[in-house]
Amino acid sequence: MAEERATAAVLDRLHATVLARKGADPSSSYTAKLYSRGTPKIAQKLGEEAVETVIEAVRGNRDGVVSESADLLYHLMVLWADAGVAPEEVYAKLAAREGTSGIDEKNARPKAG
Ligand SMILES: N=c1c2ncn([C@@H]3O[C@H](COP(=O)(O)OP(=O)(O)OP(=O)(O)O)[C@@H](O)[C@H]3O)c2ncn1[C@@H]1O[C@H](COP(=O)(O)O)[C@@H](O)[C@H]1O
Repeated sequence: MAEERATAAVLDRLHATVLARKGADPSSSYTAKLYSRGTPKIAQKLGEEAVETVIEAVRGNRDGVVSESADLLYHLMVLWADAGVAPEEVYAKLAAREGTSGIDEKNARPKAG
């Protein structure tokens, strides 16, 4: 059987897996252990993985960027599940921004003061 090509659909499957870990035994599931430690710990882990990704990028370590990005996305999926955010909500935000330049969007923001 041909090996399945990894695509962004893996994120939806990962989200479903981490959702299913709610209420699981923290001694047998890392995800359940994270939930049991609470929202601040989940947020802290996401921040740590973001920093580790940044460090690998600055070092020019391409493999490290790939590996730390996977950790980052996993922890982001856990944070979304903990916050009750469905991936579709984030996808809809991104879709609504398609075709709008980030520079135009920033210039259209109300001016402070
Ligand atoms: N993708 C991942 C994934 N990526 C990273 N990790 C874990 O994230 C942890 C990060 O490592 P760290 O050294 O930063 O963490 P740590 O020192 O153990 O933790 P802290 O004490 O700092 O909190 C490791 O335990 C990794 O194994 C993941 N754990 C789980 N998944 C996915 O989630 C699914 C469910 O996992 P369980 O909930 O463990 O069954 C798995 O089948 C995978 O698909």
